[in-house]
Amino acid sequence: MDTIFALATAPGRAGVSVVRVSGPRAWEICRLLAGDVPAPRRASLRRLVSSGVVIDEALILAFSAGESFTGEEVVEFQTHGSPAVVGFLLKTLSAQEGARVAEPGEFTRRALENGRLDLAEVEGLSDLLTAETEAQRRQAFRIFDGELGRQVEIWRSKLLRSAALVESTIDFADEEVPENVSPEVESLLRSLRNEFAREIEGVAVSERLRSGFEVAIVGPPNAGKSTLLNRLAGRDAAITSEIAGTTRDVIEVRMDIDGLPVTFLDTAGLRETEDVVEAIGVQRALDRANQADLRVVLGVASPGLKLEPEDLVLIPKSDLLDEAVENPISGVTGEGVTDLLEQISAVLGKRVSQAHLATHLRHQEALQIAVESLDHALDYLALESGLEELVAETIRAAIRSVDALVGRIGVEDVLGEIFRNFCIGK
Ligand SMILES: Nc1nc2c(c(=O)[nH]1)N(C=O)[C@@H](CNc1ccc(C(=O)N[C@@H](CCC(=O)O)C(=O)O)cc1)CN2
Ligand SMILES: Nc1nc2c(ncn2[C@@H]2O[C@H](COP(=O)(O)OP(=O)(O)OP(=O)(O)O)[C@@H](O)[C@H]2O)c(=O)[nH]1
Ligand SMILES: [Mg+2]
Repeated sequence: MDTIFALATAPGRAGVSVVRVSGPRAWEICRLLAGDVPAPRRASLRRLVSSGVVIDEALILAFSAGESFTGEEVVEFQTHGSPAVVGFLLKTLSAQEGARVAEPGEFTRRALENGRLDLAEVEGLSDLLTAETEAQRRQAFRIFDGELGRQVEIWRSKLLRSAALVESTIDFADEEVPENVSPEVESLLRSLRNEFAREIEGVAVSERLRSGFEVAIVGPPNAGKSTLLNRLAGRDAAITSEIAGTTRDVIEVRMDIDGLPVTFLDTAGLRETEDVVEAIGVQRALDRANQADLRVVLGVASPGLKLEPEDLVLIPKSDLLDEAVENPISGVTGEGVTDLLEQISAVLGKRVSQAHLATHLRHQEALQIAVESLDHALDYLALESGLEELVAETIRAAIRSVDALVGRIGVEDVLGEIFRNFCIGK
């Protein structure tokens, strides 16, 4: 087993940089550089020396094998955060026998392999490291904290109990069966099946929370869509002009609305047009708007637009109107903008609150297979006697799918995908 090392903090100038070393030779390497290994978990000041040259005066934090993030011997060098210091230290480390630079996510991979984290926790950690908004952080931390793993234990024991009940009748095949277990098994399986189905429904919004919600600004040409986008962004993200048909491409602006990641889409004004390029823009506008999580319509909706009940319809250029209207918006004066942000936050916030424990497409796929297995098991169960073996076997298939959520099986298939997104040093 190699000893791996990497800069754990962001590269470049910083107050302090952390270089992490993990593996069987981590303490030995610390001894060579610092003279000794400080007491575990006690930050201790040492001089790091490489062939007689002082690298830096650093704080060292040592962890013993079995009591570290990776489960291996770990040493952290907390140095002055200069590229020269870090560069010299990394060069010194690579000269050590059995040591090499860590691959992205490799510390976490070792934590997984040593049973410190389960697969869902690794996914949560990955999300936590990329979280940009508060709602993303909260969802990521729930998963990282092992919530799904704890639920899997409960599901697993209920499935095991169902399988055991069914199997208990098999041995009595030709004799008198002590009691009919079907009703209890049926109710256990049915409630689990429905619970899985609810979890599956929640995955879509969790995926959106990770990638960001799309809110499309749509309406006829000249309605003031680009002006509104610029007002929301606080900068000139899109070209505006009095000429109808100014915007052609979809322009995206990312924002944080009450902790929710939202990408606003400014789109081409919707109308019938002879202009070939503008027509392409209109088609793009319709496609993106129809796929968006929410539509903000300025003025009137056009035929190709698929409106949903929660979409917001606003009266544009409200500053030009003589009398008050409902839902006014003006990108020029800013009227209605605060209300608009509040409404978007309310609609999307409500969806986020419906998210459950399953948060990744991978979870959805595993649960979908579990649901199908349970549906089959329920079918066999309804056919009365003789199919107990089949029922038990199908329940066991469901257990395997549930186990896959936390990586008890099928880990290798998904690891590459997950760790690809990690940065070096994690
Ligand atoms: N300097 C530093 N800060 C860090 C980390 C790190 O590795 N180094 N972390 C890394 O990502 C996070 C903290 N996570 C950690 C998780 C477990 C252990 C650990 O030593 N676990 C032992 C002992 C547990 C205990 O004392 O309660 C264990 O699980 O056996 C350390 C850090 C965030 N901050
Ligand atoms: N008075 C007033 N004028 C506005 C408002 N919003 C936009 N305008 C003006 O209306 C014209 C069109 O604005 P844009 O923001 O480019 O309109 P658009 O909906 O993006 O138009 P297309 O990209 O062609 O579809 C410009 O001259 C803007 O200055 C508003 O709220 N009040
Ligand atoms: Mg425009």
